[in-house]
Amino acid sequence: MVEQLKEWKGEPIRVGVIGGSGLYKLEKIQPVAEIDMETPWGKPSSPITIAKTQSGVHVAFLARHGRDHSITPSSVPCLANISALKHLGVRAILAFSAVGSLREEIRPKDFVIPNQIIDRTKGIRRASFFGEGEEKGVVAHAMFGDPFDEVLRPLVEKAVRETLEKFNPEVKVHGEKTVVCMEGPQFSTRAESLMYRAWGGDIINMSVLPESKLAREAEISYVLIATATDYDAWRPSSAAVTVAEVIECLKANVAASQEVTVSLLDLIHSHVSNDQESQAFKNIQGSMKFSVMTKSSVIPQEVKERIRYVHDWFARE
Ligand SMILES: CSC[C@H]1O[C@H](OP(=O)(O)O)[C@H](O)[C@@H]1O
Ligand SMILES: Nc1ncnc2[nH]cnc12
Repeated sequence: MVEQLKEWKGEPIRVGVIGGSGLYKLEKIQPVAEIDMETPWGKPSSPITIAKTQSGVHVAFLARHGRDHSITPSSVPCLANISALKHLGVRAILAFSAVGSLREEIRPKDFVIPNQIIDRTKGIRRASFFGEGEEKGVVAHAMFGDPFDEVLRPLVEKAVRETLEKFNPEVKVHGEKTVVCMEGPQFSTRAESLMYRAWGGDIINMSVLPESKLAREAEISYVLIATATDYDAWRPSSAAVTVAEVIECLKANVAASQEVTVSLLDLIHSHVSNDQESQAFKNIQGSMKFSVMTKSSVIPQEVKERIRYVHDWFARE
């Protein structure tokens, strides 16, 4: 029986999963509740499903584009998504994404765990909990040199590789790659696709930003699990990517992603749930305190309250 809730009153949830194109629910993990959350930045993309792994660990899942895929990459409510997960207690996000490949050796159906991002979004997506909207006038500069969690990323790569070796040995796993994030919704021109290759891009999507920036601001470890669906538009003698091609590949990728999720959830939970032993948690926790430039005394009370939905320590001194 899946309970319908407005808020979660159980133990804090430490691991969150964001499903991308094709991954609209976790098929292999038992759902126990569905939460219709409301944050200071509106409702998340979908109700948040709380599911229980076989060893009894609760995890949170949301569908980035909504369960019926009705939200464009440019209008994903990332502030609501990330703040809702943080409010539940989430310390690590595993974010799935369908990506185009910019390299011959990254074949459709392969998995990629990137370590860098090139930003090609167009400034139309709000990318910070600070400095915009109601939070105008609060200035913060988060570190983002290593956009993915450097403790969890290699662990995820290893676990994904081990799982896929058993599930489908033809699927290769590539680590330490660069993802280009473009605005969309149209795919790239051939000239752009070639330019991204020249810049050092290995894969391309429309979703890793501002999601990963907001996770960093929320002090949540974030790792992207990318699944290749196509060769974008750079191959001279191949047709440029189409949605039909992406969808054809998604089915296999989603089945593999469901397997990967099962094997990752307990592992990542064990790495972030212990305050003293979790290196990932120790590295990121408290990092935003040093990023805020604005004097607490000039920040209006209602703005402090909104930001405290994400950081309960905010501007208390
Ligand atoms: C369906 S092709 C373009 C679309 O697919 C990816 O979505 P997601 O990252 O949520 O899997 C890409 O980023 C685009 O949003
Ligand atoms: N070629 C591509 N460009 C951008 N996002 C994508 N998602 C899947 N394939 C893509």
